[in-house]
Amino acid sequence: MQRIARLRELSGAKALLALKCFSTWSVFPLMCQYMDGSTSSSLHEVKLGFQKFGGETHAYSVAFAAHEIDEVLANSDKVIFNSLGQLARFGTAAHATHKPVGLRVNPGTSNSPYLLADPARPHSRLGEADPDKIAAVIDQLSGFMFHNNCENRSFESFDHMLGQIEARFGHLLQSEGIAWVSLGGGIHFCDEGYPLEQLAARLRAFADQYQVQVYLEPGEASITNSATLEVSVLDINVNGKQLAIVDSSTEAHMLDLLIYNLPARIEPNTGEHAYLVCGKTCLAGDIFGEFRFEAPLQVGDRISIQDAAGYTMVKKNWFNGVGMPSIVVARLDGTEELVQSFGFDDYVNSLS
Ligand SMILES: Cc1ncc(COP(=O)(O)O)c(C=O)c1O
Ligand SMILES: NCCCNCC[C@H](N)C(=O)O
Repeated sequence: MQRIARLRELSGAKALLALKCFSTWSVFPLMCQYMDGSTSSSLHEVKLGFQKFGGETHAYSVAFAAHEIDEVLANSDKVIFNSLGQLARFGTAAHATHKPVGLRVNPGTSNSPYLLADPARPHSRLGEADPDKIAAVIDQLSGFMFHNNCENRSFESFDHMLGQIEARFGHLLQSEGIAWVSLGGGIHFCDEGYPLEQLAARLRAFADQYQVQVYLEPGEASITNSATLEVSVLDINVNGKQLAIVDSSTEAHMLDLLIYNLPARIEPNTGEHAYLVCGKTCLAGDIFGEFRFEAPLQVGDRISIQDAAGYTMVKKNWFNGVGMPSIVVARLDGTEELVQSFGFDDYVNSLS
């Protein structure tokens, strides 16, 4: 949070929490002291941001539905449409409510190491790519959103891609009616060693050159290493390797591990005793990863899985009916506060 506040101070950019990454609203009262507001991906997210985070609320969706657009506009300060079709359908309503209207632009370049999360993938549906088509409607717009960074730890890569955006769309950014530009999320400026000052200078120079307010939409960068998934060992077995079954699941509680074929992170991951730490669902591949421990694991042992805030609670599900982890906030004064727990009724009510 302090790094985000510093980036805002140095660059003049505004930082909006990307709710798609993290929506655990019980900690929003802390986060909103360091950020300017939130950005969303749906009617539910925009209402959550408007009601629980406050500040400036941006509404974006790949596609709004006619029955929701009025409520979206009532719960947002800016609305960003994903396509010219959506702009044509709902732009008038937005103007009628005096909401600044933006358009997502697909710059056709991304650093994403995952095709699955690459907004510039072939045949991408994410944003408009043709500068001439955008120019034809620019009088309806006051801003743009470009999201093409994904886990980008390289300032040079960000700088290069921003240069590509300027080369292809700079003439549109200089249009008189364009007052703001969001550069999306995926910039990992909170990682140790990231040249925050260089990023800030680049953002400020961009804002000055085009006379626009710059926005960033940090998801991961807002919550990196800020949460753990606390699990307990239920059973120990062996099948060529030591197996530790825990009271959780990758598919239900850390889905991105399966989606992106990544291991969890357990520290210090040292010692002579190696185990596959496995989930308790029927999915054969429900495995957090292989880790080393200083002592043999026992039933009842507690294991902390690191960096568990991003794209976890927002993606959690009741697969196999596995008990849902409670949400506990470790307050800055050292106390731990149980803010939410889930039981059978939540499971049953999620199904019909
Ligand atoms: C439009 C937009 N903004 C922000 C984000 C947040 O990205 P990250 O969590 O990588 O910072 C995403 C992620 O998909 C996004 O699609
Ligand atoms: N560790 C893999 C996570 C990839 N995150 C992609 C986030 C992006 N904002 C998206 O949702 O596509």
